[in-house]
Amino acid sequence: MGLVSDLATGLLHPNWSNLFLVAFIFLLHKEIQFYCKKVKVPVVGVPFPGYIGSWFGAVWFVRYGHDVIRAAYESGRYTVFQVAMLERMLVVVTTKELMEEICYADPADLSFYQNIDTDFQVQYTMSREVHTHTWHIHYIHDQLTKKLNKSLDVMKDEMVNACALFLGSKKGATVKVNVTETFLDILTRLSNRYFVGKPLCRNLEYIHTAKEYAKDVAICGIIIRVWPNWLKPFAARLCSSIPKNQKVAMKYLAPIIEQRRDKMELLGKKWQDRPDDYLQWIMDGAVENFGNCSDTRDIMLRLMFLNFAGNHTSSETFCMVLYQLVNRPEYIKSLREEAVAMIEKYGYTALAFSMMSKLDSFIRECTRFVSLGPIIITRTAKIPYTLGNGISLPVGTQICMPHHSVHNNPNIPLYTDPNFDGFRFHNVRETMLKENPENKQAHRTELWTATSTQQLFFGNGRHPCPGRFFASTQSKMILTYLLTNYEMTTDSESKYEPHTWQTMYIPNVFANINFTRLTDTEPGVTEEIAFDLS
Ligand code: HEM
Repeated sequence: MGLVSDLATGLLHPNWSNLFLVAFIFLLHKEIQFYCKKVKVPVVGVPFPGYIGSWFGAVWFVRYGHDVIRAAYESGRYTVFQVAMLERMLVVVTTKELMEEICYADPADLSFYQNIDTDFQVQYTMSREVHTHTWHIHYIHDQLTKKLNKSLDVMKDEMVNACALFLGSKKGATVKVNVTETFLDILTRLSNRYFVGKPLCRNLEYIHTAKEYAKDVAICGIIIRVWPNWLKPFAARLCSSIPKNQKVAMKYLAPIIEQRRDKMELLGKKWQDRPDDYLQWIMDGAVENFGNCSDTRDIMLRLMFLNFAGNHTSSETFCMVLYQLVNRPEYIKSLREEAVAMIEKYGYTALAFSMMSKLDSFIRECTRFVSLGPIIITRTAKIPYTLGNGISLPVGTQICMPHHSVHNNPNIPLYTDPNFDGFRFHNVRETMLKENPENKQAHRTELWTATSTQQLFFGNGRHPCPGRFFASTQSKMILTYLLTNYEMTTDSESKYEPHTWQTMYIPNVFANINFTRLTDTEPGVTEEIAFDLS
């Protein structure tokens, strides 16, 4: 008990001796962890074997993780290898067969949710309940995706407003913007127009919270997970930003949830003009599944979970594409012509965006060429698990696939020449159509939202991203709008290379792009944005 309270004191009131004790326990815990979960496959990227070598390797991996994984994959020497990270070993498989096996493994054996729990420590960050009973995810497939076409007018309205506000509304005027900040704002607003509607999607404090939530969960996950289980409740107390965000979210969402609940109780199914947004779908879902939606906090947490899953992934992907676009201006003319032609033919509809083959190809190529990190589809072994090639994984082993290396493997026919080719996937479709113009399947071949063992960007197997159709339509819609209403050019002082950190690539957060408005603003928008942030 004395030791526990010493450690608690060490965490909450740091002084040198307490910090030393905490660091000692931490290292001891790591030592035990490293050796308890030994997987008998080669460790790459370490100067020498054993615990100390792994620590050197782990420090190296922080900066050069991508190169370590790529070199091991390209050497062709390993079907399975492992790398040392600061707080764990990570097993990587390289063959198609093993990737298939992991993608489709029984979740009771190799678990996606256990892995989310390990990485984000959900019990201390997002709530155990939201993570254990994931019924809210059904409404992404069932409503968000299915209603995409119907709701495009709403998305367009929000986009036009947000672009005028952030990128300039005056014809001929040039605005230099920080790309990651601006597009995180724009995309969070757009998504929240679908999640909770207007006016909350334009409320500065709410949007700030929705943006920060994912970042805070990720950071707190790292802070908490490095400690032994019995110390985690104390470590979680260092993460005050999450309860603070949840309190702000509650401040705005609770009155809306309560108001809607009253109406649901009063009118039931007769409530004709009920809102058509994600908040309402999960409130209706709670009634359908459990007979009521009386747990306001639970509804709020499920909505914030969606913000966690969708905002940063979408905006980072979007920024990555935008950086490629302004650095490869030779693509702009073709993409603009295609956008104009499709909008003229089909209007701002899901059909128009699905027919923008060049744009889809360009986006997919950016995500292939740059990507958001060297690995994807990480699973945690819940039981001692033996892979198809006989390698045993002890409980708790984290195993994943080298997504960026696969997407750049010249032995895969689609990637024979891995250099950037924005119309790589468009050309595949064109070739199919040349062979048979009636081939309707050609339009659906090798799309960005496809999932397979050679297209892993949105996952594959049992847990492909359910928000990918939403993300794809949203990205294409904004890109189309930018291409047809703005000239986009690089900023001479900006660098566009991503930041790399362990297994993450983050689009450069300091880079700017110049946006020059080419067209007159849509009627009414200027007046509306004058009041937008009030
Ligand atoms: C370009 C943007 C996005 C990217 C790159 C992305 C990527 C991914 C990936 C790779 C996975 C699967 C992970 C795995 O199998 O290990 C995933 C899962 C998930 N994504 Fe996305 N995502 C994006 C946008 C969104 C959006 C907009 C939403 C919500 C509207 C969303 C909701 C989810 C959810 C709920 C899961 C978990 C699925 C499950 O529990 O089976 N994502 N995402």
